[in-house]
Amino acid sequence: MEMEELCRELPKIELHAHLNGSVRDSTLLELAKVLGEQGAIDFSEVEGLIKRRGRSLKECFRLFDIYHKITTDHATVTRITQEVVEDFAAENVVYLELRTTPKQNKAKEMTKRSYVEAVIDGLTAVDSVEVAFLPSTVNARNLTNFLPNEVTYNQTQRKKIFVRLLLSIDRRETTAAAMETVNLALEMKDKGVIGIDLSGNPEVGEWQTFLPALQYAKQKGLQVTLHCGEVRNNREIHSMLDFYPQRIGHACYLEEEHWEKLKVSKIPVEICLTSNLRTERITSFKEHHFADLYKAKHPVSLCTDDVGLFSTTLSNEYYLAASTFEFNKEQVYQLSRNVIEFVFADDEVKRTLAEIYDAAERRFIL
Ligand SMILES: CNc1ncnc2c1ncn2[C@@H]1O[C@H](COP(=O)(O)O)[C@@H](O)[C@H]1O
Ligand SMILES: [Zn+2]
Repeated sequence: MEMEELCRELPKIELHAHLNGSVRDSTLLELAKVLGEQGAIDFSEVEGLIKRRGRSLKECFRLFDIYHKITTDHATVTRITQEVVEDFAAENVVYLELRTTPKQNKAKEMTKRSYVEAVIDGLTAVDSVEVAFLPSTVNARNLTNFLPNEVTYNQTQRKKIFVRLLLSIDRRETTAAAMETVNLALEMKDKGVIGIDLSGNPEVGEWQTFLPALQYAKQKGLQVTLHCGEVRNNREIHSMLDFYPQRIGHACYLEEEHWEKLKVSKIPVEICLTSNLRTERITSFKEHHFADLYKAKHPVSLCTDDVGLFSTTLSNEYYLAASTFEFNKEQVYQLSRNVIEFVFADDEVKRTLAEIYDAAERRFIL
């Protein structure tokens, strides 16, 4: 079987996907058209921006502001969540941690809580696949749904996917707003929310602003992942590593002493190859720091970041790694399987994921 096809068949775990960055272009254009007709936005301008290939870091954040105008009402949030989960499941993602920034919008009578509820409604609305998003302690039935003989990549059976939510703090937010998001995550722990992410334009905001909320999250048992080193920022990167989050994303601009600290810490790194290339964090896949971390056996997971914004898929990210670094199918399988260890869900879920990989093993290991 060709590597590209294998990467699609491979059971995969996605740990770093932003909801609004993962919306289908077709959905964005459809929604934008309606808003254009209502005179709320200039459709042709938005269409041009969505279709343009340019995705520098600055352009990404300009686009996100536009995306948010298009997607932020309850029904749309529910719709995009449903579609995003269906798209990941369709390419054999068996476990998805989906992150999103709870947003308040008075004009839409939206609170951070009602925003997250709309996301959860989207998980419930999925019908092309079975979705398990509640913790094992809340819904033991989840587990019987995932018997290994019913593995997801078998095309003849209904696909299944575990989903967990991370609530993102945007770097534009205040300490109080960040705290509100953490409190919301705590209140919604039984509904599939499992942790906190710090993201947003890395040129904006100060690490110290978010630290109290992140420390509180950690104390209260939420899992924390940070966008770390997406731009050069020596002090912030040191402080983030000292905070000792459960995972970090990107790690593009680490310097020698950061790498040493990271490798000793064994903090897993969410690697976003296409995102880093398109936002001009790297100039080629070959020179990506993934290569060094992989060689050092540091825990890494391939992720998409924003499948919509960057026109990629998780299967494509595995294929890119395999073709750039000349992995054989066993190495690709192991790369994907190793991610089980650092998913944020409980051990029951990890055990089930291991069974799913066991059942797929013979297709990848001779
Ligand atoms: C490209 N690299 C990136 N770096 C930092 N933050 C990013 C990002 N890509 C996405 N986001 C964060 O995710 C939000 C969109 O999804 P949600 O509205 O939360 O669902 C963006 O506004 C930004 O805060
Ligand atoms: Zn990200």
